[in-house]
Amino acid sequence: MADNLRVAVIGAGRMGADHIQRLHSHIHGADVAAVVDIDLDRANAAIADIPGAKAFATAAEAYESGDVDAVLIATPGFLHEAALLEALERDIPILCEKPLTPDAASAWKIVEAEQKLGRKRIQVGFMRRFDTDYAALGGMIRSAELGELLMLHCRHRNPDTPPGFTNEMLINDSVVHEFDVIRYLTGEEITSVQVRLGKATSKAPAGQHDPQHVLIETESGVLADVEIYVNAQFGYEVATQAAFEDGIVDIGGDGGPYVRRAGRWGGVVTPSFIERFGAAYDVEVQAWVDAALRDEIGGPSAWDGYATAACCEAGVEAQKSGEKVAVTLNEKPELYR
Ligand SMILES: NC(=O)c1ccc[n+]([C@@H]2O[C@H](COP(=O)([O-])OP(=O)(O)OC[C@H]3O[C@@H](n4cnc5c(N)ncnc54)[C@H](O)[C@@H]3O)[C@@H](O)[C@H]2O)c1
Ligand SMILES: O[C@H]1[C@H](O)[C@@H](O)[C@H](O)[C@@H](O)[C@H]1O
Repeated sequence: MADNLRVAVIGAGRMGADHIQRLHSHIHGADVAAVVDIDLDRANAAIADIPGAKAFATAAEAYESGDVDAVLIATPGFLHEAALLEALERDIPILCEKPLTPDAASAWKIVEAEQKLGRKRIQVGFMRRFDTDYAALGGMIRSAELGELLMLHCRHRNPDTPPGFTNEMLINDSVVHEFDVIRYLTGEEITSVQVRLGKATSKAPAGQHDPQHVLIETESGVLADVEIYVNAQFGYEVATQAAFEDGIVDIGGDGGPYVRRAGRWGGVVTPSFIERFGAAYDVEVQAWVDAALRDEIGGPSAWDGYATAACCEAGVEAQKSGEKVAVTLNEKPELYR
């Protein structure tokens, strides 16, 4: 391996392009060696200011160039399974954007393929684990300084959705973050998911019922409710209120200056995930690079990807049935304990 990790980024869309710039400009110990996109013009545009990087239309061509030590997968979720299996065959470090895959069966195939290698190669892009607000809340839960955590009230609001964003994706592309972060904060698995469809906005594209109310239960009975509202127009908001025995904690308020002036007050509304989680993505990718140089992973594993995919599958079933759906997991393999 070269001194720096030579990374291939697959998918140069919204998230991929952001990660390419991050790896090029902010991350130590890694270089963008290759960008892969079926839209070759987009791949070429993404490497325009990165000397030495090459553009390819397929991952196989990038791997065959011999210049790739690790891969960051940023194609849409339904394409992750094939890209992950191809990368696992090469036995290289992988940072896979969330979701690992959209459903439990395909996610379990990935867990099985990784187990055959006998070591963890996949880190899943659940960047909220690297966000300072979530880290602070996690610390308060673990220290029990406010007593036991009882409930979480989560708001997940996007201004709008990209073309092709389906009704199922409200669960398996968006609420997948809450599934992960609730497991992370509580240290427990999720046992059931229920989805209520109420009054819908007229601003949602055809086929999407937006917003939705998701009710989640964990092993010890912590209840979490999620408002997923992906065509909220005003901006981007990911916030949580936690109810403890001895106090209430809010995280995720908009950042930026809060100004009182000329008899008015106000602040800045975060326009998208890029601004809200920019610092978390930096820490996430740096943790991945540092760990990959030691042949390890530095964040959520394929097991976390599988467990959340099982929640997503239950959630999509609950969207359709209106019933409370139990989440069942296979036994956790030794590799992830
Ligand atoms: N962690 C986060 O906050 C966050 C934010 C946005 C997106 N994401 C995730 O990032 C991933 C990408 O999302 P996006 O919004 O950037 O999507 P996007 O549609 O903007 O970009 C996807 C790119 O993949 C390319 N592509 C499609 N098929 C391909 C193939 N077979 N081989 C190579 N390239 C191919 C497309 O041409 C496009 O450039 C998804 O998994 C999404 O859930 C995560
Ligand atoms: O892919 C994006 C991304 O994961 C964002 O963090 C989330 O807020 C959006 O809902 C989702 O569509």
